Amino acid sequence: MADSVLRLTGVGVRYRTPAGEVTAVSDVSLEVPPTGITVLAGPSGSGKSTLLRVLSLVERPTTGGVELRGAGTARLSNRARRALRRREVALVFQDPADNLVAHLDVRDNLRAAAQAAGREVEVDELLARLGLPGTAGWRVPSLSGGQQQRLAFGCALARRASVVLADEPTSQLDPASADLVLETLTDLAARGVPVVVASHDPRLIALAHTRFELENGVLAA
Ligand SMILES: Nc1ncnc2c1ncn2[C@@H]1O[C@H](COP(=O)(O)OP(=O)(O)OP(=O)(O)O)[C@@H](O)[C@H]1O
Repeated sequence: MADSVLRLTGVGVRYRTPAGEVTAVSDVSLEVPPTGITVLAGPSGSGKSTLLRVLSLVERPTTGGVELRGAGTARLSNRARRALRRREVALVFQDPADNLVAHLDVRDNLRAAAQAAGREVEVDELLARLGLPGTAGWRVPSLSGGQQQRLAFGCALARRASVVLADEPTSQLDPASADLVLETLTDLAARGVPVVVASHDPRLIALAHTRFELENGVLAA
């Protein structure tokens, strides 16, 4: 097994805007270990979401490299990169509505996620594991925000992604719903699925096995 599931080397991200060039992230090198919860922390605007998009292969960095399980990704075509991302990487967004298909029931959300990665899923077993037993036939809007986020992580499990990344997964939830998500993250990590989370939620940061602090787009020492 590679020493890290994801490795960034000298990553920089710059955006051209009408007001000029913006440097979102600058010269970041880090390794995400193959187990445990890794947190990207830092104040608003420090580059957490940008770095998460780079780590999840959604966005190519302007400079530097990204390795997934020891293999470089810079030379991949867009198509090969998309295929790799679909197979290996799961990204959970902060708004539950962005993670699930609202008109499908819980079972079909899990099945669709699994199928997209060429996998099969034992729906009832997975739902029991997620603390959502008996909800297979429910439509997504019948679930609470926390349950929807749990299901989103369940979709990541259904795909058997090599790494699960999440952007502020508790920020739109009430405390009780956020608790459900924290439990799910702990469970994923306990089962050996590496999780990377961008967050400034202190309760989530307290769960980190590995923590990187960003400040103005650079890693704090
Ligand atoms: N697509 C873009 N175009 C232009 N500037 C961008 C873009 N994405 C991010 N930025 C800028 O890059 C910097 C880092 O943004 P980013 O969203 O990564 O920070 P963040 O730490 O996730 O913030 P928050 O916690 O508020 O989500 C900010 O100055 C932001 O305005």
